[in-house]
Amino acid sequence: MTKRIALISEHATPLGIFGGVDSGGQNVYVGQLAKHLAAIGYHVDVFTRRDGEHLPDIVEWHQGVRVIHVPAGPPVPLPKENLLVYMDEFTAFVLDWCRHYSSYDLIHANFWMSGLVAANIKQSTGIPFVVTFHALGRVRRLHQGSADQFPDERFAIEDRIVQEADFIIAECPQDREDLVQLYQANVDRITIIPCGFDTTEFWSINRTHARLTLGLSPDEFIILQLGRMVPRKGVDTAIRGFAHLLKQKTIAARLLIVGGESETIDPKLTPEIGRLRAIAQELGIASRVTFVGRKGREVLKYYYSAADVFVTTPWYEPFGITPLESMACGTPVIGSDVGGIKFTVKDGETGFLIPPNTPELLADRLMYLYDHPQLTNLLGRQAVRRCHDHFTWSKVTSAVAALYEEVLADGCATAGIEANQLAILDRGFDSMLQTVQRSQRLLRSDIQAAAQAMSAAFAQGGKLLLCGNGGSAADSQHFAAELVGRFCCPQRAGLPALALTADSAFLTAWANDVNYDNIFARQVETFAQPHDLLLGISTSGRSQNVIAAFEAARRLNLKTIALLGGDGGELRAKADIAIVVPTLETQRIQEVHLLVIHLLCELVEEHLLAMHDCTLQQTQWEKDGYGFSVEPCLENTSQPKDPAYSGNSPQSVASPMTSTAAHSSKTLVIQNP
Ligand SMILES: O=C(CO)[C@@H](O)[C@H](O)[C@H](O)[C@H](O)COP(=O)(O)O
Ligand SMILES: [Zn+2]
Repeated sequence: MTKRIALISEHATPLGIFGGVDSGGQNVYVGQLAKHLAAIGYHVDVFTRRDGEHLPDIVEWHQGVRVIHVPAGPPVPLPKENLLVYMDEFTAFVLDWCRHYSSYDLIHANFWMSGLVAANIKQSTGIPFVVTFHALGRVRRLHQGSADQFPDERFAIEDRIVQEADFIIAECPQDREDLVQLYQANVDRITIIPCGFDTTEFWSINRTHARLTLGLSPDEFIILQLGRMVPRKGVDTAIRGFAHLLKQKTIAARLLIVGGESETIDPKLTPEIGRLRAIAQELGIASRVTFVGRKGREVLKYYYSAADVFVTTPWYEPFGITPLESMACGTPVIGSDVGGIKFTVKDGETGFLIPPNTPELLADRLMYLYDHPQLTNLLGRQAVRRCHDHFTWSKVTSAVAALYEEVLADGCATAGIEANQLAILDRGFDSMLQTVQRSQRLLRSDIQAAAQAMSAAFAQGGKLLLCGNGGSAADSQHFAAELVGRFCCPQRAGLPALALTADSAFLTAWANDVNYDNIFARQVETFAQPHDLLLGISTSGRSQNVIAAFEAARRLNLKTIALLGGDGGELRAKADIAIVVPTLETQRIQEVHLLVIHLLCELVEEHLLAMHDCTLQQTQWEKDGYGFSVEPCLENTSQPKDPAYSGNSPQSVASPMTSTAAHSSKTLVIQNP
C-alpha cells in the first residue's frame, strides 16, 4: 500500500526560486526529497504557507507530489522571523485537511515552526513525525546575537520538538553534536542524513563551453560565490580574500557573486549587495567583482562549471548545499571549516577548509590553486566522485525512506504492543469483575460462617493458625498481620493469629531433612491448643502440605476453614467451612481470596465490637498467661449478635473488646498504646 507522507515546510516552498533571503537549501531539500520519495513509491504532499494571493490551493507538481498552499497569515511574502504567530492557523488547516481529505502515515517537518505544527498534529492524531531542523535557534543566536530576529520562544519550541519527534535527522555530525549539546537530544533518536544534489541538475560541463554559454571570459581565473545574500554567509570574506589575492599577484581574476532577491542587481531589494559592493569599492577591486543577481536553478551548473574555484565562507553553516553542487560540477571548494561544510568538503581532497573570517588564508588557498591548475583539476575530479558516492538525492532519499520505515515499524509494533496490553488489562478486569460478582452471590453465607467461627475462637481464647503455599503463603501472612495488627478498628488489641509460613529456619530445615508435605502439620501439632482454628489457603485445594495440616487439625479436634478455588480439590471435603471461589483462574481465585480475607477481618472486628459492652471476664488465654484485651474502638452499645460471645455463655467468657480502662489490671498481655 502506498504510504502517504506529509512534508511540512512552512516558509520554504519547493516552488520557490533559489537565492532569495528565505529561499535556499531548504527549498531544494524539500522539493528534491518530495520528488525522489515519489519516484520510489511514496505519495507526498508538501504543505507550505500561501505567500501569494493568486497561488492555486493545490499544485500537482510532479507525479505523486502535490504542493498544498496553506492559508496562514496574509497571502504575501513575509520574513520567516514573523511567521510563528500564524502557526496555529497552519496547524488547524493541516488537521482539518487530514480529517476531511487525506491523512498521513508520517509527517516530515522541516524547520522549527513546521516541527511545532507536526508536534501539535501528533498530539491530536497520533501521526508520528520526523524532523530536519535545517538550522537551530541556539546556534543561530550564538553566532548572530541581536541580529537574530527570531522570537525567543523558538528555543522552548525546539526543545519540545526534540523531545516529541519520533526521530531527528541531523544533516552532519556538527548538527548532531549541537542537538545533543544544546538541546539534550537523545543521540539514539538522531540519524545523520546529509542533503543531496540532483544528478540531472548538476554535472560537470566543459569549462570553456560553460563560460561561452554565460558570456564569461575564457581566460580569467574565476572564483564563484553563490547562494543566499545574508551577512552570515560571509560573502565579505570572499571579497576581502579576493582583494588580498589581487594585492599579492597581478592576475586576470574575477569574483562572480550569484544570488539576491532579483535577477537584476538592486541593492534596495537586496541590501546585502549594497554593503558588499561598498566593500569591494573600498578595497579598490569593484571592477573585478561581478554581482550577477539571482539565477534560475537550470543555469547554476554553468556557473559552477565555469568557475575555477568555488568559495563559501559563512560564519557557520548548518549544512550548505552549494558546496555540494559545486563539487558535483567538478569545481573544488574553499569553504569555512564549520557545520556541514567540514563534512562535505574533504580538506586537501575536494578543496580546502579554512576558519571563518580569515580572508588572508582564503587568499593563500586561492593563490595555491591558481598556481597549481593540475591539482585544481584533480581536486575537482575527486569532488565529483565524493558527491556521487555519498550525496546523490537518490542515496539521501533511500536513507530517509529507511528511517520512515523504521519509525512506522516502531509505531506499528508500539501500537500492536499497546493493543495487546489493553486487551490483557481488559480481560483481567472483566474476569475479575465476573468472579467477584459470582463470588458475591455464592460465598456470602460461607464467609459469614467463617467469620463467626473465627470470632468464636478468639472469644474463647483460641488463636488462628494459617497456612498456604506461594501466593497463599503471602496471603496467610497478610491475614495474620491484619489480625495481630489492626484492620478497621483503630483501638483494639491484637487478635492472635500465627502464619505457619513465616518461620523460614524451621520450614527449610523440616522440608530439607524430613518432608515438605508436613511442614504445616508439624506446626499444627506443635502449636495447637483448644479453641484454635486452622485456616488453609489453596487455589487448587490439592496442596499436600495443606491437606496434611487439615488432617492434623482433625486429629486434634481443631475447627478448620479452607479458602479454595475451582472445584475445591480434596480440601473441600476435609474443611469444616470451605469458601470455594467459583473460577478456574488461579490469579482470580487469589484476588478473591484477598477480598475474602479483608471481609473476614472486617466481620470479625464487627462481631467483637458488638460484644464490647460485655462485662470483663477472664479468658482461657488469660488463665494460660496469653490473655488479651481490646480497648473500645467505637461507641457501640449493641448487644452481642451471637450468644456464643455473650458473657453468659458457659464457655465463652471474655469479650476481647472490653475496655481496658475499666479493668486494666486484670488482662492485657497484648495491649495497644
Ligand atoms: O501466586 C501464585 C500464582 O498466582 C503462586 O505463587 C501460587 O501460589 C503457587 O504456585 C502455589 O504453590 C499454588 O498452590 P495452591 O494455591 O494450588 O495450593
Ligand atoms: Zn500470584
